[in-house]
Amino acid sequence: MVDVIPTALPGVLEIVTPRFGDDRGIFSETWNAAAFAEAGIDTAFVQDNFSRSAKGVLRGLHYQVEPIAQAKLVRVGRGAIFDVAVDIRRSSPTFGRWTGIELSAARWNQLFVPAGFAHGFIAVEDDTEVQYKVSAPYSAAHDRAIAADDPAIGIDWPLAPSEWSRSAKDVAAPLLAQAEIFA
Ligand SMILES: Cc1cn([C@H]2C[C@H](O)[C@@H](COP(=O)(O)OP(=O)(O)O[C@H]3O[C@@H](C)C(=O)[C@@H](O)[C@H]3O)O2)c(=O)[nH]c1=O
Repeated sequence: MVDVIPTALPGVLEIVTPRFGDDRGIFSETWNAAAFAEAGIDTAFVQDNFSRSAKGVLRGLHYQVEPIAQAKLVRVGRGAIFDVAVDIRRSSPTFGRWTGIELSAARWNQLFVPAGFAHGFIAVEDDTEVQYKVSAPYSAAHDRAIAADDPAIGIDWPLAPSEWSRSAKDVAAPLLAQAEIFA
């Protein structure tokens, strides 16, 4: 059975799927539509993404605006990340709040990030491989970023900014207060 662990933000869920080990290695259903629906994640995913990052690479905070907003289901196949979701729905009681957990191959956990949240992660090991499903296709025209170091959000990243490596787009990202977000 899929194990669902609530986080500090309602709607953002940590998931652990059963893992079967034998003398060959391990097996696990990392996504099963019926089992996840039973666990409360009734999302139609349309695209699978993969990224590899060196330690200190910080990607985010990212989201797509309506009508192509994305829910995401994030897991790590190798290495480890600190994975973060920020509620960017203005009318939400948890607007502007963040939650973060370590996702790793060793822990075998995943993070479900609903639409309406910005998402980002930092790799805390070299050669970290992240795989994630998204519920709407990529659209460069709807893709947005918010500064990972916005003091109004105050994310407690596990590595210091001097150790971060970010894309030019992420370094130039606006603060939450200036960003185009969700109602
Ligand atoms: C996200 C994405 C990027 N691309 C292209 C655009 C660009 O040339 C190249 C790298 O894109 P980015 O710099 O946006 O990649 P990256 O910084 O890894 O972006 C990702 O960050 C994490 C935190 C998320 O939550 C994802 O949704 C996504 O925004 O890949 C696609 O073709 N499809 C996609 O779905």
